[in-house]
Amino acid sequence: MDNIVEAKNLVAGYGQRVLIRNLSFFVPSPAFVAIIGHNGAGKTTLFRAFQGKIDYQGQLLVQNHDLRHLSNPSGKGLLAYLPQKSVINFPIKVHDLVVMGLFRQKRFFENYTSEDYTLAAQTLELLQLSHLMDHDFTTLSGGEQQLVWLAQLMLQDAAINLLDEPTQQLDVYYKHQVFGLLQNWVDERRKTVLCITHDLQNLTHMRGFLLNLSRPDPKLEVISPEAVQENQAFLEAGRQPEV
Ligand SMILES: Nc1ncnc2c1ncn2[C@@H]1O[C@H](COP(=O)(O)OP(=O)(O)OP(=O)(O)O)[C@@H](O)[C@H]1O
Repeated sequence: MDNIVEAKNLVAGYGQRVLIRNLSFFVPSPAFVAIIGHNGAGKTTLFRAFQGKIDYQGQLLVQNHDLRHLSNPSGKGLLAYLPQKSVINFPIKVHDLVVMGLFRQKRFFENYTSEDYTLAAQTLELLQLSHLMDHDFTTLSGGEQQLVWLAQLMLQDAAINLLDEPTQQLDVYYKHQVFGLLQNWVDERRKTVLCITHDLQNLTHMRGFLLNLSRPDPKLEVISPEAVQENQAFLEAGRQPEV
């Protein structure tokens, strides 16, 4: 069977500074995977490797294809990425930004149709953002903007989604809602979600795996309240010195 995501002996970092040392893991079927670890542990660096933005040794595979030999995985609907922060400094309506999630189905300069806008509206409704549809995105709060980016990512409908701290700016209500939504996305739409997060409290109720990049030899662990608690204690004990 095809593994959805796989890392084989991955080594990555910046110049002399190696952050990911011989990381291997595989996700055999659609799943939620929380990527956790101290600040600077290399979580975003792992995502940069998946996006081909940094050099690395070893292999990264999606649906058994080596990413090095795969052209335009986002255009093919394999990979989508939600960065920690994206800045927009021109006025744009929320629904105009969200509908762009459908870019894969469009040719250059092809207009979005009313059906496209209906899909965008449905995704906004899922995130309880319908009231903001006509608002100028730049006037929204940080948390609202984060949710709008998430709506755009969901509309992309990619098989594997890399989310870099998607709940960082959200209030406790929305944090809980978004984790629930991600779980549904995996269970009902068969999506795979790799989610960088410091929000261990909300992981307790998730089904899937966690990968603690602060460990000397990180492995996928099945999420359970006990595993979350143990990782919380490990992270609270502080970082290990770099060698
Ligand atoms: N372009 C770069 N050149 C050199 N060092 C970098 C570069 N980008 C990041 N780093 C360093 O690599 C380390 C890991 O960064 P990374 O962003 O992967 O951490 P992280 O685990 O995502 O942390 P956080 O939880 O704070 O977001 C950091 O110490 C950072 O300063």
